[in-house]
Amino acid sequence: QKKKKTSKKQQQIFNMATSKKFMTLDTICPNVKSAQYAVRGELVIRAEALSHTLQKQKAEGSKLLPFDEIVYCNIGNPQQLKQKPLTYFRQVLSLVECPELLDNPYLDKIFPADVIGRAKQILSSINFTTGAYSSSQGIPLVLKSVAEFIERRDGHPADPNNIFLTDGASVGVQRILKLLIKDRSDGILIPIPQYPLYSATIELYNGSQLGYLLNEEKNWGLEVSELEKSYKEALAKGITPRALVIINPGNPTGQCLDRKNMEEIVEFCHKNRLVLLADEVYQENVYVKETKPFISFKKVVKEMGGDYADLEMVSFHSVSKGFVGECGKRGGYMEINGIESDIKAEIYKLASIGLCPNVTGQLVVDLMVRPPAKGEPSHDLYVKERDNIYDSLKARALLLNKALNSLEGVTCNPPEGAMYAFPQIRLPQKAVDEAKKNGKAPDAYYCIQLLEATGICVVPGSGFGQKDGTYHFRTTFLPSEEAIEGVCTKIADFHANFMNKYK
Ligand SMILES: Cc1ncc(COP(=O)(O)O)c(CN[C@@H]2CONC2=O)c1O
Repeated sequence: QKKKKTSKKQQQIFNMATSKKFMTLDTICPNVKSAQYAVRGELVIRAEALSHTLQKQKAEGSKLLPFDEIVYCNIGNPQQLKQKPLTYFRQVLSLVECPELLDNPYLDKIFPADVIGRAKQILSSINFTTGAYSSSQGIPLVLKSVAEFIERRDGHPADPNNIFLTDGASVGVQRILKLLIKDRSDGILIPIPQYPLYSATIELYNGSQLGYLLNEEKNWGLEVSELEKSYKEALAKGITPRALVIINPGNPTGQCLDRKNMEEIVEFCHKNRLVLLADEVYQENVYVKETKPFISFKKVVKEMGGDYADLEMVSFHSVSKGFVGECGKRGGYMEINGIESDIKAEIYKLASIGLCPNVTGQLVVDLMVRPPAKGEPSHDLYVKERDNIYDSLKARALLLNKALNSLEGVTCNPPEGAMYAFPQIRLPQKAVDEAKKNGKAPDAYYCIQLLEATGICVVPGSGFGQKDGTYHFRTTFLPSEEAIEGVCTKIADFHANFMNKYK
């Protein structure tokens, strides 16, 4: 091993000495190279290459590929798949981005009165321009709106000073992980399967990923015994677990936690002095509200009371999901709880290095947490659009789940929440062998074949982590109602051919 390392080191020195460029794979940060983010990884890169081929074939009138379009089911990006933005949001943003419109004599013929009033209120709170830096923590008006939203949702006080607006939840998550991770001796407990923002960021920051397995046989249930197991394994390796990440509703798995489970998790964090990172970006994407209505971890800790009420935790939310789906606006917030003022000052410093979250994204957060009130002119249209999107997401989730469960060797837990299906595919041994011969994970090999045959881009389960010996893929259920049946048929036809080919 030592001899091997020396020769690798010698090779690196040789490469650096002979390279014409300063930036080489040997000279850049190794954690950048080792970090992986599958949601926009190998499959998407190939899909984009195929998309260029499609454009070429359209221009030449040739037929090079067995499909006419790429269907991006790899990412929870609703408006990429034709979901319309909420009218009220875009009307208010139009006036805020172009205040001169407020002087237009036909203004009240084009915009409802509450839109005009809201735009004026926002403009007066941002010195009449979206082009200036805001405070690093966020626009005070928006911080107040978020605090009031949390109070209404949970029935417990929320302090605007404990809220940080962020360019999407991703930035908040990365900021807190940066705070928690010094080196490989710091571990972060993350679910397996997990959303690879976590695994990639932990790697980027040279921390240690501590996976805890979700139980697929129990509808991706989170068992404290798995948390204990992962926690103890870390200690045995000399790693100090620093935080526990919970994604509720889950991504990619879609499960929703019940209150009892949440209380067990809070007790586990309190007992083991872990910071709880509650990723709740899918809180509006719950399709089992009757049995498992969304409850925030903030609400649970406050109602458990005593020492639990002051549990060190951070909750994350976003404008990218729910029925808003404004991914590109990059809006989100994090609420801190039970965190000392000197640490809060460090979080503020991290925020200030990036100056401020983008102002438009902050305003979309304001619109998300403070929509038109009952009785206002825009209220009825807002409710109609909101409910149509929600009902459609639920219908598509059930339709896709049924289609996947009809496939040979495929099982998929019912979609309780979020925007994804994460079916397990039982691949024939010949397919597994063929994949390994091609240097691919078996589920990645399956997904590549699916893409090449149908143009449908999904993400292999290996990109999210999965129990050894099992194979999955993640697809969104975001193709429009008109398109999703066709997508299901294409997947079914491909799957049947694939299974026959490798029988
Ligand atoms: C669980 C979870 N947390 C945070 C984020 C980040 O959201 P922001 O847009 O607010 O930064 C995502 C995005 N979902 C990714 C993106 O689309 N598909 C996914 O799996 C997510 O799924």
